[in-house]
Order: sequence, then C-alpha cells, then structure tokens
Amino acid sequence: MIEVRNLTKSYGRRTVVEDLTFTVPPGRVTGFLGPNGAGKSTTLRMILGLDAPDSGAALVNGVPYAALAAPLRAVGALLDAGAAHPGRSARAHLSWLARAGRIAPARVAEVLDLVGLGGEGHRRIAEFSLGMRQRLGVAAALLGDPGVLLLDEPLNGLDAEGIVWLRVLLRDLAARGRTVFVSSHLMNEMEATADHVLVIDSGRLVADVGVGELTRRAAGGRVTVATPRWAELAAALPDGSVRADGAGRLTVTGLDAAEVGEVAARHGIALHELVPHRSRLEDAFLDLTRDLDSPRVYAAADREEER
Ligand SMILES: Nc1ncnc2c1ncn2[C@@H]1O[C@H](COP(=O)(O)OP(=O)(O)OP(=O)(O)O)[C@@H](O)[C@H]1O
Repeated sequence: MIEVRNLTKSYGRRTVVEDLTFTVPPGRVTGFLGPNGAGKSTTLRMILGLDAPDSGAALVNGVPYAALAAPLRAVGALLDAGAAHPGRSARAHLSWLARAGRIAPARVAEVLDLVGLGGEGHRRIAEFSLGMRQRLGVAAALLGDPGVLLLDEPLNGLDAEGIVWLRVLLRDLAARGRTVFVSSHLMNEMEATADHVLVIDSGRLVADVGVGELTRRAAGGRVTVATPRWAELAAALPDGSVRADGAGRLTVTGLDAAEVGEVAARHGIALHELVPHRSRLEDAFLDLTRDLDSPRVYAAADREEER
C-alpha cells in the first residue's frame, strides 16, 4: 500500500508536484499517467525517499520509506534502466544488489528467468539493448519479492512481445496481492495494462479513476442503438438524452448501454444494435486536462469498473 498525502515539491520557484493526495492499494495495477514533465518521476522519487518533499508525506506500508526495516524486500523499484554499471554482467549486478539487500543468492537466477534473461546473465550490461535493460531493471525490482512495486516508464524500449510479457507479469503480481504502481506518459499503453489510473498534469491530480470509468465518462456515456421501433424507444428514454437520425438509429447520451437495454426491454422493444462508445484513454486524458484552470478531479470508488 502506498499513501501520498498533500505532497508538494518545488524546484526553485517552480512547483512541480502540488498538493498530491492519493492511495495505491494492493491487488490491482495502478497506472500513473501524465505528459512529460508532469511530475511523475519526482513523485516516485519522493515515495522512495530519494527526494524530500517541501510538505506532505509519502508512506509505504504505513511508514516513510526510510523507516522500512527491510526496504528491498518491502519495495521494488525501477527508476532508470540506464543506472546499472555497464561493465558488469547482469548476474554480477543482481548478485551485488542481492548482497546489499541480504537476499538469498539463489534468487538471482530466479529473477533472471522470470524476466526472460535466463540465458543472458553472463553478458555485460553494455551489450544489452534498451529492452533488455528494462527487463534487467524489472529483475532488480523483483529481487526481494517485494509487496510493493514502483516502475517508472517500464514499457519504454520494450518490443511488442516485451510489452505483452510485462503486462502479463504486472497483472499476475497484482492478482497475487502485490501493490503495482506503474508510470507512463503513453495513455493507450496503460489502457491495456492498468485497472486504475491516477492522472497528473503540471504536478496536480486530474483524475483518480478506474480505467473503464475514465473512458466511459470521457465519452459522456454515449450509446448508439438501432431498432425499427426507434420512435417508441426515444419516447421512453429521458427527455433531452436522445438524438434520432430518422432512419432507425438513436444516439443516447448520459445513459450507459445496460440502462438503454433495460428501458427497451421494459417496453418490449427489440434492439438490432446497442453500441457503447468508449473513447480511447488518450482522448479521455485530453478531455480531462484540456481546462486545467478548473481541474476536474473525481474519485470513482463507488462505480469502479475494475477488470
Ligand atoms: N532535480 C531537479 N531540478 C530542477 N528541476 C527538476 C528536477 N527534477 C525534475 N525537475 C523538473 O520537474 C518537472 C517534473 O519532472 P518529472 O521528471 O517529475 O516529470 P515526469 O512526469 O516524470 O516526466 P517524464 O515523463 O518526462 O520523465 C520537470 O519540469 C523537470 O524539469
């Protein structure tokens, strides 16, 4: 569990993280989204105790990172895939980390296998592609079999197979009760990876919402429906929610597909089409951040559409 409370950080006169408050619970993949420079890495560094906030607090399992008894076992982090010493072999790098964290040496081979580098442990990190470095960074984060994982842009540099591999791994870790917190500036990548997203822009929280809920709300709950009895259905739906094309198709706003289907069923109207319109997460994000002078922060805990 990660808890961030009123976290604020400025560099010089620029406030890069502003009064951030959120919770990342175990058991789901939480995406941390925002454009370049939004303040994601700064927030992750403050959670890991690498940067001090000006005010507010970041707690991991109820305490500041620095107060964790066995930090590498509690929290695994991938911040910068380029941080490993290029002259070392992957195995030597992980063995060094394992020793520092008092983690059994046998775990090194296990995590190399887990990230698909089982046959590459002897190779120098300098020879690794960016994708292989990302995998090595994930291996390092998993070394202590931590309950909390923080990964900064882990999909960067991965090929299509690598992206699918990481998605499956992260979802599996979440299913096994881990807290998984993953940043990305690419909205569409997160749509397939995260259950829930926190969106920040200019250091401020603009959404804290289930992925399904975010896309549905950004699309305005628009549904198209086709039926030969369209005029009757239009009359049965709330005033002002329906636009008819006159050729058997209605566009309904403010109701979801299930609600429209229920109304039709109550009136015995057969539907030939019932199509909810989900915008892509990217559209949803743009919609949310378009007017940042009045950011629309909403929590959707009551209507989660978790997968
Ligand atoms: N040590 C620092 N000194 C001064 N400014 C900094 C420092 N670290 C970050 N910043 C600034 O803070 C802002 C937020 O940066 P941060 O790296 O947290 O954003 P981000 O959301 O992670 O973006 P990216 O996706 O590009 O990594 C940026 O404008 C950055 O230039």
